[in-house]
Amino acid sequence: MFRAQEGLALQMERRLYDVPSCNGLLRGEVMLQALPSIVAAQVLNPRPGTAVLDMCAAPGGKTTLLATLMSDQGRLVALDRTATKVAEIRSLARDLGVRCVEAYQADATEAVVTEAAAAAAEQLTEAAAVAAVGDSKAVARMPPPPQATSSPSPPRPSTIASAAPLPTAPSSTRPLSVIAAGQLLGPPPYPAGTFDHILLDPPCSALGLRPRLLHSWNLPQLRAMAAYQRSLMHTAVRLLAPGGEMVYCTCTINPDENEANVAWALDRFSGSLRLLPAEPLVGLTGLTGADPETGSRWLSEQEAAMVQRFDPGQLFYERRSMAPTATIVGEDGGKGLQPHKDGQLRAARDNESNASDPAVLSPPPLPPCCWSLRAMGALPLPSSLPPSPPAGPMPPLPHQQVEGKELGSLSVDEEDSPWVDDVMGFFIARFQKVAQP
Ligand SMILES: C[S@@+](CC[C@H](N)C(=O)[O-])C[C@H]1O[C@@H](n2cnc3c(N)ncnc32)[C@H](O)[C@@H]1O
Repeated sequence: MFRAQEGLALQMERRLYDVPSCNGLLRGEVMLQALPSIVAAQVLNPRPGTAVLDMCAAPGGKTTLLATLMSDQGRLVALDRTATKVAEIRSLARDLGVRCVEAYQADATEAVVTEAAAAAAEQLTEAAAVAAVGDSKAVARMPPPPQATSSPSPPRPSTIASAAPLPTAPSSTRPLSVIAAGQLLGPPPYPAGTFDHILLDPPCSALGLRPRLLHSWNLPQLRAMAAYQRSLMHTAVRLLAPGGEMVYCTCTINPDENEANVAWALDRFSGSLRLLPAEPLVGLTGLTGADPETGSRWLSEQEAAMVQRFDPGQLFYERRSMAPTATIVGEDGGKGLQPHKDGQLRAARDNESNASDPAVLSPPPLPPCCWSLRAMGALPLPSSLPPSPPAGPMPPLPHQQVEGKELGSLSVDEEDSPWVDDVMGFFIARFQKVAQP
């Protein structure tokens, strides 16, 4: 895969799940998305009326789903460092009719007010207060505020471990923000502890996207990417309110960028950050143990059970004992359309009790491959679902040796190989910033 000159290649000829391409046909009505992306937004599940940050947001697929889950109430700041991509977020939000999104071009690693700038702002406020009561001598006694109007560059990943400790959390869990309609949070930087929910979906090596026959990255580049993600995590933790929650996700299967980074965050912010189950748990458990080369730890059994890993080589529901199904998130803030016994998706209404309907309750409705802002009526579910894969290790795939340096292809019959699935590699972890007693 990495700079390979020869090898075997697989060509996917058929998919287990065929999601039709909308090709813009229902733009503004339906948003097609890979299932793990939808799960990631549902794991964060931001409450309506809260302050939410999507740190690396373009093109805005998860941003707009988050806005839907918030019932378009509160503020959702969407940052991306590329101006053209920010325009894409705005355009998508406009098309889907969500109004709570504020999209800004910014380097998310610099999105938090630095301590020096915060101190300067505090002194200026104090000076204004004193001036207001007319004590000009007191104002004159105050030291000049430090020059810190622009945010300095963030510490490079290698220096992060020695960065200043997190601000002390208040004595009780901070109540979630209540953002008034029309109130803007404005562009960054923001004071530490501004956001109730943060999605960190950083750039990654994208080794979970397929098919990809060749990959131009090398190992040092993969390691550098993981370090870059840690610098974003560092900012995210500072911006998170005590008691607030953060979801970290990637579309790669590289443990350096996934399990190792989660372990790093738990160790680096020990006592301030804890792992929560990334529910709804749809994917596989995370990797335990340690990197055989660097020795850096991955996850304990307990931690691994709380994260979810989607792997192109395994059916995602293998370990969770769940059959795949579909739900469409609707404008009711997440209840949306749910599968019914007759194989149709129907809008779930508040006054409709599904308690007696085992098709809805068991298995619990899983996030879908597309979602809609508006109820769309009934959609057919796939007529038959693939059988559960056999337990135990994955059996060897039938293969054909490819001669010489030419990459060949091999078609895989889905009947014989039920483990071949179309789910891309993905990873999701959910953290909470601990509110200190
Ligand atoms: C994995 S993509 C995000 C996908 C997006 N969350 C979605 O679901 O549509 C990562 C994005 O991070 C942006 N990015 C990279 N470094 C950044 C930084 N320092 N600050 C803000 N955005 C950044 C990239 O431009 C890219 O659009």
